[in-house]
Amino acid sequence: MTGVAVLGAGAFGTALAISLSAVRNDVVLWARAKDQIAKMSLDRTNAKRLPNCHLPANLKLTSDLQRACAADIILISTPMQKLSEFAQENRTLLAGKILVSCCKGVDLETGQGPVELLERIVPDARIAILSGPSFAIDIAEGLPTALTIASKDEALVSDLQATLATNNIRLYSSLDPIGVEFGGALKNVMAIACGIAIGAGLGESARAALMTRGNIEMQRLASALGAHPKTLSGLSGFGDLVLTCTSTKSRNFSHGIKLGRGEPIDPSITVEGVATAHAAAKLAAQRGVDMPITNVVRDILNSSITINEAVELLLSRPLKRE
Ligand SMILES: NC(=O)C1=CN([C@@H]2O[C@H](COP(=O)(O)OP(=O)(O)OC[C@H]3O[C@@H](n4cnc5c(N)ncnc54)[C@H](OP(=O)(O)O)[C@@H]3O)[C@@H](O)[C@H]2O)C=CC1
Ligand SMILES: O=C(CO)COP(=O)(O)O
Repeated sequence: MTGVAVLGAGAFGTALAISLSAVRNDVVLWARAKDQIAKMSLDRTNAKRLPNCHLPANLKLTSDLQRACAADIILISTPMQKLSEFAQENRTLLAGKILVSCCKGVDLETGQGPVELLERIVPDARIAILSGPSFAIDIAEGLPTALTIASKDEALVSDLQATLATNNIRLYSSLDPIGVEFGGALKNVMAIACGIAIGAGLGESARAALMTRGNIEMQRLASALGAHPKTLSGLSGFGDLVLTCTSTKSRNFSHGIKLGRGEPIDPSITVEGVATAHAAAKLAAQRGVDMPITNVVRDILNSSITINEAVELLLSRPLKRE
Protein backbone atom coordinates (compact mmCIF):
# COMPACT_ATOMS: atom_id res chain seq x y z
CA MET A 1 0.00 0.00 0.00
CA THR A 2 1.42 3.38 -0.91
CA GLY A 3 0.49 6.90 0.06
CA VAL A 4 -1.45 8.07 3.09
CA ALA A 5 -3.81 11.03 2.91
CA VAL A 6 -5.35 12.69 5.94
CA LEU A 7 -8.56 14.51 5.04
CA GLY A 8 -9.42 17.30 7.46
CA ALA A 9 -6.69 19.54 8.85
CA GLY A 10 -8.37 19.91 12.20
CA ALA A 11 -6.48 19.30 15.43
CA PHE A 12 -6.56 15.52 15.15
CA GLY A 13 -5.93 15.19 11.41
CA THR A 14 -2.95 17.52 11.70
CA ALA A 15 -1.55 15.61 14.69
CA LEU A 16 -1.87 12.26 12.91
CA ALA A 17 -0.21 13.67 9.78
CA ILE A 18 2.71 14.95 11.89
CA SER A 19 3.15 11.58 13.62
CA LEU A 20 2.90 9.61 10.36
CA SER A 21 5.39 11.92 8.63
CA ALA A 22 8.08 10.89 11.10
CA VAL A 23 8.00 7.37 9.65
CA ARG A 24 6.83 7.92 6.05
CA ASN A 25 7.58 10.30 3.20
CA ASP A 26 4.27 9.85 1.38
CA VAL A 27 1.85 11.62 3.73
CA VAL A 28 -0.44 14.38 2.48
CA LEU A 29 -2.72 16.52 4.65
CA TRP A 30 -5.81 18.03 3.03
CA ALA A 31 -7.88 21.01 4.18
CA ARG A 32 -10.86 22.39 2.32
CA ALA A 33 -9.78 26.04 2.70
CA LYS A 34 -7.16 27.16 0.16
CA ASP A 35 -6.09 30.11 2.31
CA GLN A 36 -5.52 27.82 5.31
CA ILE A 37 -3.25 25.55 3.25
CA ALA A 38 -1.38 28.58 1.87
CA LYS A 39 -0.79 29.86 5.41
CA MET A 40 0.18 26.42 6.72
CA SER A 41 2.65 25.98 3.86
CA LEU A 42 4.24 29.33 4.65
CA ASP A 43 4.32 29.03 8.47
CA ARG A 44 4.77 25.21 8.67
CA THR A 45 2.23 25.21 11.48
CA ASN A 46 -1.58 24.96 11.68
CA ALA A 47 -2.35 28.19 13.53
CA LYS A 48 -6.11 27.69 13.13
CA ARG A 49 -6.49 24.23 14.68
CA LEU A 50 -3.21 23.11 16.30
CA PRO A 51 -1.06 26.16 17.02
CA ASN A 52 2.61 25.91 17.97
CA CYS A 53 3.13 22.45 16.48
CA HIS A 54 5.70 22.19 13.70
CA LEU A 55 4.65 20.59 10.41
CA PRO A 56 7.58 18.44 9.22
CA ALA A 57 9.18 19.42 5.90
CA ASN A 58 8.26 16.07 4.29
CA LEU A 59 4.52 16.47 5.05
CA LYS A 60 2.71 17.55 1.87
CA LEU A 61 -0.17 20.02 2.20
CA THR A 62 -2.98 20.48 -0.29
CA SER A 63 -6.48 21.84 -0.75
CA ASP A 64 -6.84 19.73 -3.91
CA LEU A 65 -8.96 16.78 -2.85
CA GLN A 66 -8.36 14.88 -6.08
CA ARG A 67 -4.61 15.07 -5.48
CA ALA A 68 -4.99 13.93 -1.87
CA CYS A 69 -7.23 11.04 -2.90
CA ALA A 70 -4.54 9.63 -5.18
CA ALA A 71 -3.26 7.94 -1.99
CA ASP A 72 -4.29 4.32 -1.33
CA ILE A 73 -5.05 4.89 2.35
CA ILE A 74 -7.30 7.76 3.29
CA LEU A 75 -7.78 8.82 6.91
CA ILE A 76 -10.92 10.92 7.40
CA SER A 77 -10.84 13.32 10.31
CA THR A 78 -13.85 15.61 10.00
CA PRO A 79 -16.33 16.09 12.84
CA MET A 80 -18.80 13.17 12.91
CA GLN A 81 -21.83 15.28 12.03
CA LYS A 82 -20.09 16.41 8.82
CA LEU A 83 -18.98 12.94 7.71
CA SER A 84 -22.16 12.02 5.85
CA GLU A 85 -22.22 15.21 3.78
CA PHE A 86 -18.48 14.95 3.10
CA ALA A 87 -18.65 11.30 2.01
CA GLN A 88 -21.68 11.89 -0.20
CA GLU A 89 -20.16 14.90 -1.91
CA ASN A 90 -16.91 13.06 -2.60
CA ARG A 91 -18.08 9.50 -3.00
CA THR A 92 -16.50 9.14 -6.48
CA LEU A 93 -13.07 10.14 -5.20
CA LEU A 94 -13.37 7.81 -2.19
CA ALA A 95 -14.65 4.81 -4.18
CA GLY A 96 -12.35 1.78 -4.16
CA LYS A 97 -10.03 3.28 -1.53
CA ILE A 98 -9.05 2.17 1.97
CA LEU A 99 -10.91 4.55 4.27
CA VAL A 100 -9.95 4.89 7.91
CA SER A 101 -12.40 6.90 9.99
CA CYS A 102 -10.89 8.92 12.83
CA CYS A 103 -14.27 10.34 13.91
CA LYS A 104 -15.73 9.76 17.38
CA GLY A 105 -19.48 10.10 17.29
CA VAL A 106 -22.84 8.82 16.14
CA ASP A 107 -24.59 10.42 13.16
CA LEU A 108 -27.67 12.20 14.46
CA GLU A 109 -29.76 11.67 11.36
CA THR A 110 -29.20 7.92 10.87
CA GLY A 111 -27.94 6.68 14.26
CA GLN A 112 -24.96 5.18 12.43
CA GLY A 113 -21.37 5.15 13.62
CA PRO A 114 -18.68 6.21 11.11
CA VAL A 115 -17.95 2.70 9.83
CA GLU A 116 -21.55 1.79 9.10
CA LEU A 117 -22.11 5.23 7.59
CA LEU A 118 -19.11 4.98 5.25
CA GLU A 119 -20.07 1.41 4.29
CA ARG A 120 -23.49 2.71 3.22
CA ILE A 121 -22.28 5.75 1.30
CA VAL A 122 -19.11 4.27 -0.26
CA PRO A 123 -19.98 0.56 -0.53
CA ASP A 124 -16.99 -0.40 -2.65
CA ALA A 125 -14.38 1.08 -0.27
CA ARG A 126 -12.55 -0.99 2.38
CA ILE A 127 -13.36 0.59 5.74
CA ALA A 128 -11.61 0.68 9.11
CA ILE A 129 -11.72 2.81 12.23
CA LEU A 130 -8.92 4.28 14.34
CA SER A 131 -9.79 5.16 17.94
CA GLY A 132 -8.48 5.27 21.48
CA PRO A 133 -6.96 7.68 24.02
CA SER A 134 -5.20 10.40 22.03
CA PHE A 135 -5.32 14.12 22.57
CA ALA A 136 -4.21 15.77 19.33
CA ILE A 137 -1.64 17.90 21.13
CA ASP A 138 -0.08 14.81 22.78
CA ILE A 139 0.23 13.01 19.43
CA ALA A 140 1.67 16.10 17.72
CA GLU A 141 4.25 16.56 20.47
CA GLY A 142 5.41 12.97 20.04
CA LEU A 143 4.09 11.74 23.38
CA PRO A 144 3.36 8.00 23.40
CA THR A 145 -0.05 6.34 23.35
CA ALA A 146 -1.77 3.16 22.20
CA LEU A 147 -4.75 3.10 19.84
CA THR A 148 -6.95 0.50 18.20
CA ILE A 149 -7.42 -0.02 14.47
CA ALA A 150 -10.51 -2.09 13.69
CA SER A 151 -12.19 -3.62 10.67
CA LYS A 152 -14.15 -6.75 9.90
CA ASP A 153 -11.59 -7.40 7.15
CA GLU A 154 -8.77 -9.29 8.88
CA ALA A 155 -6.21 -8.84 6.10
CA LEU A 156 -6.93 -5.12 5.92
CA VAL A 157 -6.64 -4.57 9.66
CA SER A 158 -3.34 -6.37 9.82
CA ASP A 159 -1.92 -4.32 6.89
CA LEU A 160 -3.15 -1.06 8.45
CA GLN A 161 -1.72 -2.00 11.84
CA ALA A 162 1.73 -2.29 10.26
CA THR A 163 1.31 0.76 8.00
CA LEU A 164 -0.13 3.27 10.47
CA ALA A 165 1.91 2.48 13.60
CA THR A 166 4.34 5.34 14.26
CA ASN A 167 7.14 6.18 16.68
CA ASN A 168 4.61 7.33 19.29
CA ILE A 169 1.45 5.40 18.36
CA ARG A 170 1.41 1.71 19.26
CA LEU A 171 -1.46 0.13 17.35
CA TYR A 172 -3.56 -2.79 18.52
CA SER A 173 -5.84 -4.50 16.01
CA SER A 174 -9.47 -5.49 16.46
CA LEU A 175 -12.04 -7.27 14.32
CA ASP A 176 -14.89 -5.49 16.13
CA PRO A 177 -15.41 -2.13 14.40
CA ILE A 178 -18.83 -1.66 16.02
CA GLY A 179 -17.37 -1.95 19.52
CA VAL A 180 -14.48 0.35 18.63
CA GLU A 181 -16.64 3.02 16.98
CA PHE A 182 -19.24 3.05 19.74
CA GLY A 183 -16.59 2.99 22.48
CA GLY A 184 -15.02 6.11 20.98
CA ALA A 185 -18.37 7.82 20.46
CA LEU A 186 -20.11 7.08 23.75
CA LYS A 187 -17.18 8.03 25.98
CA ASN A 188 -17.74 11.63 24.87
CA VAL A 189 -21.23 11.59 26.39
CA MET A 190 -19.80 10.30 29.67
CA ALA A 191 -17.08 12.98 29.58
CA ILE A 192 -19.80 15.63 29.40
CA ALA A 193 -21.60 13.97 32.33
CA CYS A 194 -18.37 13.95 34.38
CA GLY A 195 -17.63 17.56 33.46
CA ILE A 196 -21.08 18.58 34.64
CA ALA A 197 -20.52 16.75 37.94
CA ILE A 198 -17.15 18.42 38.53
CA GLY A 199 -18.36 21.85 37.35
CA ALA A 200 -21.41 21.71 39.58
CA GLY A 201 -19.28 20.76 42.59
CA LEU A 202 -20.74 17.25 42.97
CA GLY A 203 -17.29 15.87 43.75
CA GLU A 204 -14.85 13.27 42.54
CA SER A 205 -16.75 10.33 44.03
CA ALA A 206 -19.69 11.28 41.82
CA ARG A 207 -17.37 11.40 38.82
CA ALA A 208 -15.98 7.93 39.57
CA ALA A 209 -19.52 6.57 39.91
CA LEU A 210 -20.53 8.18 36.60
CA MET A 211 -17.48 6.77 34.82
CA THR A 212 -18.13 3.26 36.12
CA ARG A 213 -21.87 3.17 35.49
CA GLY A 214 -21.30 5.08 32.25
CA ASN A 215 -18.96 2.33 31.10
CA ILE A 216 -21.72 -0.23 31.78
CA GLU A 217 -24.17 1.86 29.71
CA MET A 218 -21.66 2.06 26.87
CA GLN A 219 -21.25 -1.74 26.92
CA ARG A 220 -25.01 -2.27 27.00
CA LEU A 221 -25.75 -0.15 23.95
CA ALA A 222 -22.74 -1.35 21.97
CA SER A 223 -23.68 -5.00 22.69
CA ALA A 224 -27.25 -4.37 21.56
CA LEU A 225 -25.80 -3.04 18.31
CA GLY A 226 -23.67 -6.15 17.76
CA ALA A 227 -20.37 -5.29 19.49
CA HIS A 228 -18.41 -7.70 21.65
CA PRO A 229 -18.83 -6.30 25.19
CA LYS A 230 -15.13 -6.92 25.94
CA THR A 231 -14.11 -4.42 23.24
CA LEU A 232 -15.46 -1.62 25.41
CA SER A 233 -12.94 -2.55 28.13
CA GLY A 234 -10.16 -1.78 25.68
CA LEU A 235 -8.47 1.38 24.46
CA SER A 236 -11.50 2.67 22.56
CA GLY A 237 -13.80 2.38 25.54
CA PHE A 238 -12.33 2.23 29.01
CA GLY A 239 -9.02 3.76 27.84
CA ASP A 240 -10.55 6.82 26.21
CA LEU A 241 -13.21 7.09 28.93
CA VAL A 242 -10.51 7.46 31.58
CA LEU A 243 -8.64 10.05 29.51
CA THR A 244 -11.54 12.28 28.60
CA CYS A 245 -13.42 12.11 31.90
CA THR A 246 -10.38 13.25 33.87
CA SER A 247 -8.61 15.88 31.76
CA THR A 248 -9.45 19.49 31.04
CA LYS A 249 -7.66 18.99 27.71
CA SER A 250 -10.88 17.21 26.67
CA ARG A 251 -13.37 19.48 24.93
CA ASN A 252 -16.25 17.23 26.01
CA PHE A 253 -15.21 17.26 29.67
CA SER A 254 -14.59 21.03 29.53
CA HIS A 255 -18.00 21.56 27.90
CA GLY A 256 -19.58 19.68 30.81
CA ILE A 257 -17.64 21.78 33.33
CA LYS A 258 -18.99 24.95 31.73
CA LEU A 259 -22.54 23.57 31.87
CA GLY A 260 -22.03 22.59 35.51
CA ARG A 261 -20.84 26.09 36.37
CA GLY A 262 -23.51 27.79 34.27
CA GLU A 263 -20.84 29.44 32.08
CA PRO A 264 -21.37 30.39 28.42
CA ILE A 265 -20.55 27.83 25.73
CA ASP A 266 -18.45 28.54 22.60
CA PRO A 267 -20.43 26.94 19.73
CA SER A 268 -17.41 26.98 17.37
CA ILE A 269 -15.63 24.24 19.36
CA THR A 270 -16.08 20.64 18.17
CA VAL A 271 -17.84 18.84 21.06
CA GLU A 272 -18.89 15.49 19.60
CA GLY A 273 -20.72 14.31 22.72
CA VAL A 274 -23.54 16.84 22.30
CA ALA A 275 -25.04 15.39 19.11
CA THR A 276 -23.98 11.89 20.14
CA ALA A 277 -25.93 12.11 23.43
CA HIS A 278 -29.09 12.71 21.39
CA ALA A 279 -28.27 10.01 18.83
CA ALA A 280 -27.35 7.44 21.50
CA ALA A 281 -30.44 8.15 23.63
CA LYS A 282 -32.59 7.63 20.53
CA LEU A 283 -30.82 4.38 19.58
CA ALA A 284 -31.19 3.11 23.16
CA ALA A 285 -34.91 3.93 23.25
CA GLN A 286 -35.46 2.14 19.92
CA ARG A 287 -33.72 -0.98 21.25
CA GLY A 288 -35.08 -0.90 24.79
CA VAL A 289 -31.61 -0.36 26.29
CA ASP A 290 -31.46 1.35 29.71
CA MET A 291 -29.20 4.46 29.43
CA PRO A 292 -30.02 6.69 32.43
CA ILE A 293 -26.81 8.76 32.34
CA THR A 294 -27.03 9.35 28.58
CA ASN A 295 -30.67 10.37 28.98
CA VAL A 296 -29.95 12.97 31.67
CA VAL A 297 -27.02 14.38 29.66
CA ARG A 298 -29.36 14.78 26.67
CA ASP A 299 -32.00 16.44 28.89
CA ILE A 300 -29.49 18.84 30.50
CA LEU A 301 -28.18 19.75 27.02
CA ASN A 302 -31.78 20.42 25.96
CA SER A 303 -32.35 22.46 29.13
CA SER A 304 -35.39 20.26 29.80
CA ILE A 305 -34.07 19.37 33.29
CA THR A 306 -31.73 21.08 35.75
CA ILE A 307 -28.56 19.49 37.10
CA ASN A 308 -30.23 19.08 40.52
CA GLU A 309 -33.16 17.31 38.89
CA ALA A 310 -30.73 15.04 37.01
CA VAL A 311 -29.01 14.06 40.28
CA GLU A 312 -32.38 13.39 41.90
CA LEU A 313 -33.46 11.30 38.92
CA LEU A 314 -30.31 9.16 38.99
CA LEU A 315 -30.36 8.66 42.77
CA SER A 316 -34.06 7.79 42.96
CA ARG A 317 -33.89 4.96 40.42
CA PRO A 318 -34.94 1.56 41.85
CA LEU A 319 -32.09 -0.09 43.77
CA LYS A 320 -30.57 -3.03 41.93
CA ARG A 321 -27.76 -5.57 41.95
CA GLU A 322 -24.50 -4.29 40.42
N1 LIG B 1 -8.83 16.70 18.85
C1 LIG B 1 -8.55 15.53 19.41
O1 LIG B 1 -7.78 15.47 20.40
C2 LIG B 1 -9.14 14.28 18.87
C3 LIG B 1 -10.20 14.28 17.97
N2 LIG B 1 -10.72 13.11 17.51
C4 LIG B 1 -11.87 13.10 16.60
O2 LIG B 1 -11.48 13.61 15.34
C5 LIG B 1 -12.60 14.24 14.71
C6 LIG B 1 -12.17 15.62 14.27
O3 LIG B 1 -11.85 16.35 15.45
P1 LIG B 1 -10.82 17.54 15.49
O4 LIG B 1 -9.75 17.40 14.48
O5 LIG B 1 -10.41 17.72 16.88
O6 LIG B 1 -11.79 18.76 15.07
P2 LIG B 1 -11.44 20.27 14.77
O7 LIG B 1 -12.61 21.06 15.22
O8 LIG B 1 -10.10 20.63 15.26
O9 LIG B 1 -11.38 20.30 13.17
C7 LIG B 1 -12.41 19.86 12.36
C8 LIG B 1 -11.87 19.77 10.93
O10 LIG B 1 -12.88 19.26 10.08
C9 LIG B 1 -13.01 20.13 8.95
N3 LIG B 1 -14.38 20.09 8.44
C10 LIG B 1 -15.50 20.47 9.08
N4 LIG B 1 -16.56 20.28 8.28
C11 LIG B 1 -16.08 19.79 7.11
C12 LIG B 1 -16.68 19.40 5.89
N5 LIG B 1 -17.99 19.46 5.70
N6 LIG B 1 -15.88 18.95 4.90
C13 LIG B 1 -14.55 18.88 5.08
N7 LIG B 1 -13.92 19.23 6.21
C14 LIG B 1 -14.69 19.67 7.22
C15 LIG B 1 -12.67 21.50 9.51
O11 LIG B 1 -12.36 22.38 8.46
P3 LIG B 1 -12.51 23.97 8.65
O12 LIG B 1 -11.36 24.40 9.53
O13 LIG B 1 -12.43 24.47 7.25
O14 LIG B 1 -13.84 24.22 9.31
C16 LIG B 1 -11.47 21.13 10.38
O15 LIG B 1 -10.32 20.97 9.61
C17 LIG B 1 -13.72 14.26 15.77
O16 LIG B 1 -14.63 13.23 15.50
C18 LIG B 1 -12.99 14.01 17.08
O17 LIG B 1 -13.79 13.36 18.05
C19 LIG B 1 -10.20 11.91 17.88
C20 LIG B 1 -9.15 11.85 18.76
C21 LIG B 1 -8.55 13.01 19.31
O1 LIG C 1 -11.07 11.86 21.84
C1 LIG C 1 -10.25 12.54 22.40
C2 LIG C 1 -9.09 12.00 23.10
O2 LIG C 1 -8.97 10.62 22.90
C3 LIG C 1 -10.42 14.03 22.42
O3 LIG C 1 -11.44 14.32 23.27
P1 LIG C 1 -12.25 15.69 23.13
O4 LIG C 1 -12.94 15.66 21.78
O5 LIG C 1 -13.21 15.68 24.27
O6 LIG C 1 -11.26 16.81 23.23
